[in-house]
Amino acid sequence: MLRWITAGESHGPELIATLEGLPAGVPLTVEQIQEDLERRKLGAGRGARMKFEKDALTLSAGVVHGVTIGSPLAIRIGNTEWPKWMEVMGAAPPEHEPTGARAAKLTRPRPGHADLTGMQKYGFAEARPVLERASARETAARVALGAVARSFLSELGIRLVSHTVAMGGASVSRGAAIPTPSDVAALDADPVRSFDADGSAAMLAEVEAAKGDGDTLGGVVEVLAYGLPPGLGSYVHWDRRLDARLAGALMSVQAIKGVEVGDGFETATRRGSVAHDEILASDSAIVRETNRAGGIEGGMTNGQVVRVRAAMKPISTVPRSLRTVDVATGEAAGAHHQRSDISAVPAAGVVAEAMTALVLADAVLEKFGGDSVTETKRNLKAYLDGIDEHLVTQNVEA
Ligand SMILES: Cc1cc2nc3c(=O)[nH]c(=O)nc-3n(C[C@H](O)[C@H](O)[C@H](O)COP(=O)(O)O)c2cc1C
Ligand SMILES: C=C(O[C@@H]1CC(C(=O)O)=C[C@@H](OP(=O)(O)O)[C@H]1O)C(=O)O
Repeated sequence: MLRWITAGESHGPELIATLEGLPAGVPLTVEQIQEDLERRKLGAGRGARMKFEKDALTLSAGVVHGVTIGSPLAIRIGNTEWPKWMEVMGAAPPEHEPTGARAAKLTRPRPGHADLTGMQKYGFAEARPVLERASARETAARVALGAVARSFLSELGIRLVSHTVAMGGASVSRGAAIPTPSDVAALDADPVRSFDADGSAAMLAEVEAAKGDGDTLGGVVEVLAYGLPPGLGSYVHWDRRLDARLAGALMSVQAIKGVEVGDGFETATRRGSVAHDEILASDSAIVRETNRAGGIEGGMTNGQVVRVRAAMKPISTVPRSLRTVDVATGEAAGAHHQRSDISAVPAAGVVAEAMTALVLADAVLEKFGGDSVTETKRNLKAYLDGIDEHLVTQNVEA
């Protein structure tokens, strides 16, 4: 079983992530994690902070000579902007000359953010202590953990890729090819992390239009996982269903408001005769011609590509200020806005990929166990070798 936890405020000194339960022998370097952290900053619509803040990474426990040793992992991501925020965060040293910078109380809660209910719930008179933890800065810690999970999964031939499929009213063209993990570099080079040139241009235009209007934008991202064995997750109990676990993990990402497995909501509009993936005989193994189910049936992987989508709402810090109440006076006011992303959909894809990797790594360890990667591999092979010859399905690999 994998357990992970993150800590840290958006404008605090650092984020901390820990991961327990990973076998020994997983290759892991700072560079590997840093690469994923950089990908999370990319994409049209991101705000100014992404340009000047660096993710200062330290791998401080669980790894020796570039491989995991089976002990808990500890990852630290320093916020390089911390010196500028010490005063606002009430942590400036005594000799510090107060500047009053950005110290105004945040009493005009943003509709759509955690501000108002966070103040009610935790008993704060302003939104600062709420937004510090509600902020998606925290997703940097999740992506670092996801990089670890991805490294473990790739040792078993399981590889992931994510891309943007819609932003605002624009989306990838119908019938556009789905990317494989070998397309990651091309995706990262695209301003919206799309694989489809026409779709990408249309989505980029939506971002530019929203920016020009002082508005913000949501969208949809898709994660694909290749090379999974059949049988991860289970139908025997609600909390062991893999689709439920993936949906929960994706829904936990800030601003995600909908999750789809396979063709999801579209499947609900189809008749049964064209909604499923028929099971066909071939010379070597059982095959499928379609993957409408998104690689999961009965809460278990079925050996096809796992395909999940997450819908992100538009950023709630809208430049042209939504109506709110100044809770210091009770008067009508415009919601506070200093700076913000216009859209973070491409980044959300990288976060969704990290969450998917963590859930899949957990499901792999639940089924195959192993204190070392060698042992996990041996158990996986024995399981696959033990499947009756008439039940063997053709696994889809990247
Ligand atoms: C990568 C990423 C970046 C985000 N950037 C912003 C932002 O700049 N401004 C903002 O108001 N919300 C941003 N959000 C969304 C808020 O964090 C989120 O709406 C807020 O925490 C309230 O949670 P909820 O939308 O899930 O209800 C971002 C989300 C993600 C995943
Ligand atoms: C810092 C990150 O995202 C932040 C997420 C966020 C929010 O409200 O969620 C608000 C913005 O922060 P600020 O208000 O300081 O400009 C984003 O920049 C990040 O992704 O690393």
